[in-house]
Amino acid sequence: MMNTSITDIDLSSLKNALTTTTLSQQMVSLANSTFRLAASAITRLQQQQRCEAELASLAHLPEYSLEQVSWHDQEDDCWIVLNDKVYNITKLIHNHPGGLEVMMEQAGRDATLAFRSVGHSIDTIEQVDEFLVGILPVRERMYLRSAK
Ligand code: HEM
Repeated sequence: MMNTSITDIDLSSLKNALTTTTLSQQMVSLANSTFRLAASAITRLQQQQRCEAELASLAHLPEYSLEQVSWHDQEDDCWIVLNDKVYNITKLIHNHPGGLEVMMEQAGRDATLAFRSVGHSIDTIEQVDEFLVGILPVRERMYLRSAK
Protein backbone atom coordinates (compact mmCIF):
# COMPACT_ATOMS: atom_id res chain seq x y z
CA MET A 1 0.00 0.00 0.00
CA MET A 2 1.28 3.50 -0.90
CA ASN A 3 2.09 5.64 2.03
CA THR A 4 1.52 9.27 0.97
CA SER A 5 2.31 11.78 3.65
CA ILE A 6 0.85 15.28 3.95
CA THR A 7 4.30 16.73 3.22
CA ASP A 8 4.45 14.78 -0.10
CA ILE A 9 1.07 16.20 -1.16
CA ASP A 10 2.11 19.72 -0.18
CA LEU A 11 5.39 19.43 -2.08
CA SER A 12 3.68 18.14 -5.17
CA SER A 13 1.07 20.95 -5.20
CA LEU A 14 3.84 23.45 -4.55
CA LYS A 15 5.73 22.10 -7.59
CA ASN A 16 2.55 22.33 -9.69
CA ALA A 17 1.93 25.87 -8.51
CA LEU A 18 5.53 26.82 -9.33
CA THR A 19 5.29 25.31 -12.82
CA THR A 20 2.02 27.18 -13.44
CA THR A 21 3.56 30.45 -12.21
CA THR A 22 6.62 30.02 -14.44
CA LEU A 23 4.38 29.25 -17.42
CA SER A 24 2.22 32.30 -16.71
CA GLN A 25 5.35 34.48 -16.41
CA GLN A 26 6.62 33.12 -19.74
CA MET A 27 3.26 33.84 -21.37
CA VAL A 28 3.23 37.39 -19.99
CA SER A 29 6.77 37.93 -21.23
CA LEU A 30 5.85 36.52 -24.67
CA ALA A 31 2.80 38.78 -24.80
CA ASN A 32 5.01 41.77 -23.84
CA SER A 33 7.54 41.00 -26.58
CA THR A 34 4.76 40.56 -29.15
CA PHE A 35 3.22 43.87 -28.06
CA ARG A 36 6.58 45.67 -28.29
CA LEU A 37 7.23 44.21 -31.77
CA ALA A 38 3.77 45.25 -32.97
CA ALA A 39 4.21 48.75 -31.50
CA SER A 40 7.58 49.24 -33.20
CA ALA A 41 6.20 47.92 -36.51
CA ILE A 42 3.36 50.48 -36.28
CA THR A 43 5.83 53.29 -35.46
CA ARG A 44 8.02 52.32 -38.45
CA LEU A 45 4.95 52.23 -40.71
CA GLN A 46 3.81 55.67 -39.48
CA GLN A 47 7.32 57.11 -40.02
CA GLN A 48 7.38 55.63 -43.52
CA GLN A 49 3.93 57.10 -44.27
CA ARG A 50 5.07 60.55 -43.06
CA CYS A 51 8.20 60.24 -45.19
CA GLU A 52 6.17 59.23 -48.29
CA ALA A 53 3.80 62.18 -47.70
CA GLU A 54 6.74 64.59 -47.34
CA LEU A 55 8.39 63.19 -50.49
CA ALA A 56 5.13 63.68 -52.41
CA SER A 57 4.94 67.31 -51.22
CA LEU A 58 8.55 67.91 -52.36
CA ALA A 59 8.18 66.20 -55.75
CA HIS A 60 7.86 69.54 -57.60
CA LEU A 61 11.25 70.80 -56.39
CA PRO A 62 14.36 70.76 -58.58
CA GLU A 63 17.16 68.38 -57.60
CA TYR A 64 20.57 69.81 -56.72
CA SER A 65 23.56 67.60 -55.97
CA LEU A 66 25.91 68.22 -53.02
CA GLU A 67 28.46 69.40 -55.57
CA GLN A 68 26.03 71.96 -57.00
CA VAL A 69 25.20 73.15 -53.47
CA SER A 70 28.93 73.60 -52.78
CA TRP A 71 29.12 76.27 -55.54
CA HIS A 72 26.93 78.54 -53.35
CA ASP A 73 29.27 79.21 -50.44
CA GLN A 74 29.48 83.01 -50.41
CA GLU A 75 27.84 85.70 -48.26
CA ASP A 76 25.93 86.97 -51.30
CA ASP A 77 25.03 83.47 -52.48
CA CYS A 78 24.67 80.97 -49.66
CA TRP A 79 23.02 77.57 -49.79
CA ILE A 80 22.96 74.76 -47.25
CA VAL A 81 21.46 71.27 -47.00
CA LEU A 82 19.24 70.25 -44.07
CA ASN A 83 17.74 66.74 -43.95
CA ASP A 84 18.32 66.17 -47.69
CA LYS A 85 16.62 69.46 -48.57
CA VAL A 86 18.40 72.42 -50.16
CA TYR A 87 17.96 75.92 -48.69
CA ASN A 88 18.99 79.28 -50.09
CA ILE A 89 19.73 81.18 -46.88
CA THR A 90 21.42 84.22 -48.49
CA LYS A 91 18.69 86.55 -47.18
CA LEU A 92 18.88 85.07 -43.67
CA ILE A 93 22.57 84.95 -42.87
CA HIS A 94 23.01 88.62 -41.93
CA ASN A 95 19.95 88.51 -39.63
CA HIS A 96 20.56 85.06 -38.20
CA PRO A 97 20.17 85.18 -34.36
CA GLY A 98 23.06 82.72 -34.04
CA GLY A 99 25.37 85.02 -36.02
CA LEU A 100 26.92 85.17 -39.49
CA GLU A 101 30.09 83.26 -38.64
CA VAL A 102 28.36 79.93 -37.82
CA MET A 103 26.34 80.22 -41.01
CA MET A 104 29.43 80.81 -43.18
CA GLU A 105 31.10 77.74 -41.66
CA GLN A 106 28.21 75.72 -43.14
CA ALA A 107 27.88 77.62 -46.44
CA GLY A 108 27.67 75.24 -49.40
CA ARG A 109 27.57 72.18 -47.12
CA ASP A 110 25.27 69.69 -45.48
CA ALA A 111 24.48 71.55 -42.22
CA THR A 112 22.02 68.97 -40.86
CA LEU A 113 24.08 67.92 -37.85
CA ALA A 114 25.22 71.46 -37.00
CA PHE A 115 21.61 72.69 -37.23
CA ARG A 116 20.33 69.87 -35.02
CA SER A 117 23.11 70.17 -32.47
CA VAL A 118 22.21 73.81 -31.76
CA GLY A 119 18.74 72.76 -30.62
CA HIS A 120 16.80 75.33 -32.69
CA SER A 121 13.29 75.97 -31.39
CA ILE A 122 10.28 74.12 -32.84
CA ASP A 123 9.07 77.44 -34.33
CA THR A 124 12.36 77.86 -36.18
CA ILE A 125 12.37 74.25 -37.38
CA GLU A 126 8.86 74.75 -38.76
CA GLN A 127 9.84 78.00 -40.49
CA VAL A 128 12.99 76.87 -42.34
CA ASP A 129 10.98 75.77 -45.38
CA GLU A 130 10.53 79.43 -46.18
CA PHE A 131 14.08 79.16 -47.64
CA LEU A 132 13.57 75.83 -49.41
CA VAL A 133 14.73 75.75 -53.05
CA GLY A 134 15.39 72.09 -53.85
CA ILE A 135 16.09 68.54 -52.80
CA LEU A 136 19.13 66.27 -53.10
CA PRO A 137 19.04 63.58 -55.81
CA VAL A 138 17.90 60.17 -54.51
CA ARG A 139 21.45 58.72 -54.56
CA GLU A 140 22.66 61.41 -52.11
CA ARG A 141 19.72 61.31 -49.69
CA MET A 142 20.15 60.00 -46.16
CA TYR A 143 16.76 60.76 -44.57
CA LEU A 144 14.09 61.07 -47.25
CA ARG A 145 14.02 57.60 -48.79
CA SER A 146 10.98 55.99 -50.32
CA ALA A 147 10.23 52.37 -49.41
CA LYS A 148 8.61 51.83 -52.85
C1 HEM B 1 17.59 77.80 -42.48
C2 HEM B 1 18.50 77.68 -41.52
C3 HEM B 1 18.45 78.36 -40.17
C4 HEM B 1 17.48 79.15 -39.60
C5 HEM B 1 16.13 79.59 -40.19
C6 HEM B 1 17.96 79.52 -38.28
C7 HEM B 1 17.28 80.31 -37.38
C8 HEM B 1 17.66 80.55 -36.09
C9 HEM B 1 16.85 81.21 -35.09
C10 HEM B 1 15.45 81.80 -35.32
C11 HEM B 1 17.55 81.24 -33.95
C12 HEM B 1 17.08 81.82 -32.59
C13 HEM B 1 16.83 80.71 -31.59
C14 HEM B 1 15.94 79.58 -32.09
O1 HEM B 1 14.90 79.79 -32.64
O2 HEM B 1 16.33 78.45 -31.87
C15 HEM B 1 18.83 80.62 -34.22
C16 HEM B 1 19.84 80.46 -33.31
C17 HEM B 1 21.04 79.87 -33.58
N1 HEM B 1 21.40 79.23 -34.73
FE1 HEM B 1 20.31 79.11 -36.40
N2 HEM B 1 19.20 78.96 -38.07
C18 HEM B 1 19.52 78.26 -39.21
C19 HEM B 1 20.65 77.53 -39.43
C20 HEM B 1 21.69 77.42 -38.55
C21 HEM B 1 22.89 76.67 -38.81
C22 HEM B 1 23.22 75.88 -40.08
C23 HEM B 1 23.66 76.80 -37.72
C24 HEM B 1 25.01 76.19 -37.59
C25 HEM B 1 25.55 75.79 -36.52
C26 HEM B 1 22.95 77.63 -36.76
C27 HEM B 1 23.39 78.03 -35.52
C28 HEM B 1 22.68 78.75 -34.59
C29 HEM B 1 23.18 79.13 -33.29
C30 HEM B 1 24.57 78.81 -32.74
C31 HEM B 1 22.15 79.81 -32.67
C32 HEM B 1 22.19 80.46 -31.29
C33 HEM B 1 21.62 79.53 -30.28
C34 HEM B 1 21.58 80.15 -28.92
O3 HEM B 1 22.11 81.25 -28.73
O4 HEM B 1 20.97 79.53 -28.06
N3 HEM B 1 21.75 77.99 -37.30
N4 HEM B 1 18.86 80.19 -35.53
